[in-house]
Amino acid sequence: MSLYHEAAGLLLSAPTATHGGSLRSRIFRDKELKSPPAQVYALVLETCKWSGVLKEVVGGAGLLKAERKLTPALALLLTHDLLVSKSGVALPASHGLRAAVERHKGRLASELSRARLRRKCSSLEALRAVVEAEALTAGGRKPHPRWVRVNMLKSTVDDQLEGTFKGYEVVAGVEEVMAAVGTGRKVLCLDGNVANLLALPPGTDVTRSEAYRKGEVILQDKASCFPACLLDPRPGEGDVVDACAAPGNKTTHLAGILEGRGREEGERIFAFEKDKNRAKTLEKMVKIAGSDGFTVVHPGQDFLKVDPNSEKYAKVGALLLDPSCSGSGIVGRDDMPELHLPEGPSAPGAAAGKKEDKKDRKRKRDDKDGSGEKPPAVLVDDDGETTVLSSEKDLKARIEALAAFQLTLLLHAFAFPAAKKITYSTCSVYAGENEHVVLKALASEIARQRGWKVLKRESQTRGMREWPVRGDPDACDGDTEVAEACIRTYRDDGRGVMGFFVAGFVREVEAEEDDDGGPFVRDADGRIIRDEMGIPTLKSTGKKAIDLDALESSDDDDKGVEIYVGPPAEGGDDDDGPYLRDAEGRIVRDAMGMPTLKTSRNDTHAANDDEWDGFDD
Ligand SMILES: C[S@@+](CC[C@H](N)C(=O)[O-])C[C@H]1O[C@@H](n2cnc3c(N)ncnc32)[C@H](O)[C@@H]1O
Repeated sequence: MSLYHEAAGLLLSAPTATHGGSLRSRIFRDKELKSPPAQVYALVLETCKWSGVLKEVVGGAGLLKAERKLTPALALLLTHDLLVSKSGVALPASHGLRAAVERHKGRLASELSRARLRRKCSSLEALRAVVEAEALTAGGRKPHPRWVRVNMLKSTVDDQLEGTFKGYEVVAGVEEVMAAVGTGRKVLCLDGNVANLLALPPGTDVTRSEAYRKGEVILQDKASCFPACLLDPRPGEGDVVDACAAPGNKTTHLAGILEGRGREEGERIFAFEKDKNRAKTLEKMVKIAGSDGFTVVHPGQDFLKVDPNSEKYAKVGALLLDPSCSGSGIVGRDDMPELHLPEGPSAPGAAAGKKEDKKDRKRKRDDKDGSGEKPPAVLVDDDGETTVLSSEKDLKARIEALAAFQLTLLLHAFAFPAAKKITYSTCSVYAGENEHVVLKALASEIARQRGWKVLKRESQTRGMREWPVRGDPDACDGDTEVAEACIRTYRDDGRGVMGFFVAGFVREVEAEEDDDGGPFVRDADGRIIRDEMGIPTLKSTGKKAIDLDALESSDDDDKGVEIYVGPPAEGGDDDDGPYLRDAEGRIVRDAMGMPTLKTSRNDTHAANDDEWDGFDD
């Protein structure tokens, strides 16, 4: 079967039990596919994106009336390759399908020009930009930025701005990045909640850069960076466990934070991963990221079978728990690109069309093909396991099963004797896997015995505390303190993140135990004391770690900033972007790499949630 027949089948197919939800997973897992999966994927995806334009072209040229052996899907695919693809139709010149479109090349080309002019595009390239921009928002979706985390183990934001992203204009927030979509402007912003995280316009291909190959930058959604930020591992707090670690985004993020803060000799990260295959990816990622020197990967190890009381784990002070979940918050998981099919002739004839209709009748999606059948709802969890959900009951049963497993893992984490903090996260939007698990964990016997409490919002690191979207109070049985402690993100709410959930747990710390617990003054519960601006006081000097007034007005450097690297530039240069810069023109950031907006010096709580307006602790 030709590439085009296979692609036509996939173009029309709905998610199935065996082939999962996303176009990519269905194509790459299809064992019956004869053509190279990457080629089929590119063809189907690009044709879907162009189908709004090509539908007009095929219809205007009367292609389906003239060529009865072409189905609407074949006509779209072949017209795409004939007119839009740089490599042309991938068939021998003598092939019947190729001849069937090439016979109409002149009319098809002039219909494409008309469609282009209707969209006010002066060239095919301009039309391409419009098609790409439309694809990002198809079906009412909000476009999603390309999030890039700079790996502190191998690089710095400054190095990346001067290297990989040289020539990019640094703007103040993610809205400005998204506003540049389709304009060709090269812009980026430094995130205000997660240090060393950049947002770039969607579709920016970072994977071809040397920095990506070397592990200097890692592609990671902003929300997925929250658990390591919330766990906030610090030197001197002991070893850290990543209980469900593959592919290793959060493991390497933890490593970057810990090392960036000056990890103490001998402190390690233990990364457990039950699935041996996924553990190989984890091992690879840990190595590329440069954290293999202090990360111990346990491939194929079930975290539930790890003995918390083993001597080996006696110094584990913090655990990050990111277990398998329904994956219902993941961007792109269930997104089939929107397809616009041209109208076929009233009496479809030829063999190819009949064959395709027969084969795919059960799999055609929505009603675009006239089949009248709805695709089954499919839940593809983040282990790739697919559940076909024919009813609400199915969904409830699946979520309950996942939640029971998630709670067991969390209670197991509670048992580590030296542990003082834990984060629990999922990329699920369901309360059953999120707030409900948190409530059950807090009510558990082991939580009461060991003194585990929720990590309250006011005790969270500044970037997390200031994230505005919190847990659902109803799902927390009206307990607003727990709801406020929970952090949620929703895809398509304009903040450019996937659907995610994270909550932290802490154990009360005796004050005397905390004497060597870091540079800041703490209260009797071991929490860092901050003023109303969230700024801590340094034990060593008794002064505020950051004196914003001094930063604003003083020429006396001693009174100024205790932590961040370099003094602010004299006078300030309004043409050098939205952030404060030092005398050498580098963006001023604190010890954790958080940038400072120029405007934040006067308005430290700017209304814009995506703008960083101060310093982290
Ligand atoms: C959501 S993914 C983790 C993603 C990872 N934290 C990251 O950011 O790259 C969940 C992982 O947990 C693993 N897993 C599930 N149950 C486990 C268990 N009992 N012990 C260890 N790993 C487990 C799965 O195989 C899967 O790779």
